[in-house]
Amino acid sequence: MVYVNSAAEVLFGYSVDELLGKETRLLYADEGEYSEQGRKRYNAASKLATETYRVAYRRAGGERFLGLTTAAAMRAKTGSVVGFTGIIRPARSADNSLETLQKVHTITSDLILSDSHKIESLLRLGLRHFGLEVAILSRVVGNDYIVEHCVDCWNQLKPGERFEVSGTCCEYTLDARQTVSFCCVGKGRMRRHPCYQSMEIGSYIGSPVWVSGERYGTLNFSGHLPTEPFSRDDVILMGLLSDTVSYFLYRQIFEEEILALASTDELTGLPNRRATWERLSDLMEISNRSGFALTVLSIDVDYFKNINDQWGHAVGDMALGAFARIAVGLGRKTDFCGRVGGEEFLFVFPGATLEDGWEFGDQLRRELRVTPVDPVKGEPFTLSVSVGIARYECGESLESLLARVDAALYRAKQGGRDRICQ
Ligand SMILES: Nc1nc2c(ncn2[C@@H]2O[C@H](COP(=O)(O)OP(=O)(O)OP(=O)(O)O)[C@@H](O)[C@H]2O)c(=O)[nH]1
Repeated sequence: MVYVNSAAEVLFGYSVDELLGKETRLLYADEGEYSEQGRKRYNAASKLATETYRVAYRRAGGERFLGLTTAAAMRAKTGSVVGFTGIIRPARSADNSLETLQKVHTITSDLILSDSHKIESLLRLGLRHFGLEVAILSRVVGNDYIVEHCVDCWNQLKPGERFEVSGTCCEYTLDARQTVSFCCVGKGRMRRHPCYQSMEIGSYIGSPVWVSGERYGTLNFSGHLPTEPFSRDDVILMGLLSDTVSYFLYRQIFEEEILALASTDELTGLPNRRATWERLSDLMEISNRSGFALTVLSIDVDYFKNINDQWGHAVGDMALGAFARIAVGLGRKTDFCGRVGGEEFLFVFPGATLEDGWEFGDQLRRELRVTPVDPVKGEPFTLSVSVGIARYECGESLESLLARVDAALYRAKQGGRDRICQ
């Protein structure tokens, strides 16, 4: 280095005298990057020197920071390269914000990425933009701070981890109800705050995340070391990132609710016919691959029309709800039951043989006999069921399995009801 200005002293933390006469290697965060830049740009043969590019530099104290460098070759009158000039700015400058903004647009308008991947990409983008080390989308419930998404340069944080929110920068952000930033926590008003003293956070920028008008958590970026001051652009960008993430969270929650509604039977809370068949198809595929047994029971409440006729539709509904609770209560966690018709249910038993299914059917019939439904205005009555049972045969289609189990149910009905047939 043959010339440096006073701004370089501020940016790198060296005095002019400490820099003059030294190799620029001193300024780079990574030795490899120094060699690479020398090979690519800083040699007489390179045409790349006159360009703006980003690279990680290191200050006298050891902190890394991203610099936006605009370089040019200096030539003698003869045209030969005699040196290079480089103007280095902290990377978070106005043109950098514009570049980040364009990337936000690219991510949000991607038609293939899932919302969850978009959130992850926004976290990575923010991390790069702010030049920090850890990006977190947190959910805050009471005093619990739950890491939902994170990108951690040090690989120490994982989604699902929990902390107490009190004493964190995020608590501060939530209380402020707006974007807050600390570029040098140890020197500012935050130096006595526990997030500096116990978590050793040196720089931080974060915003509260609101979903459907309710506080959800925070989106935040932090690092152990101090950083350049955050600009107005940074604060605006931070707000934009948290609003964008809020929107994806809202969409995710909304879609999950719609999906749950579309696949659940309202009366019993069980999966409806479509969801039941989908789940059964998935299990059939797994059974094809792994060879585990799969037994299916088609269960139909007997003379259900009489219940409606005698007690009214509301009591009929109550009886269906009671049946669902009893049946689900008897099954294992891995079994599942769906309502596939008015008073028709399909039970699926992964890993169960025909005998296991038969045993379950008997147990269910016994349980129904001793668990009366109370119509409130009248004598309690009990339910009986007819059951068709079939074991899935490897490679069989869904239609064929359903036809076999329905035929078995038909035989049970024809045989006088309140029985199991296969
Ligand atoms: N309360 C109530 N009734 C329903 C619902 N869905 C279907 N049903 C009634 O269930 C009855 C079924 O009657 P059927 O198909 O004749 O069968 P069943 O009376 O049970 O006779 P078997 O099945 O032959 O033993 C009909 O009266 C339907 O109106 C429902 O969600 N709630």
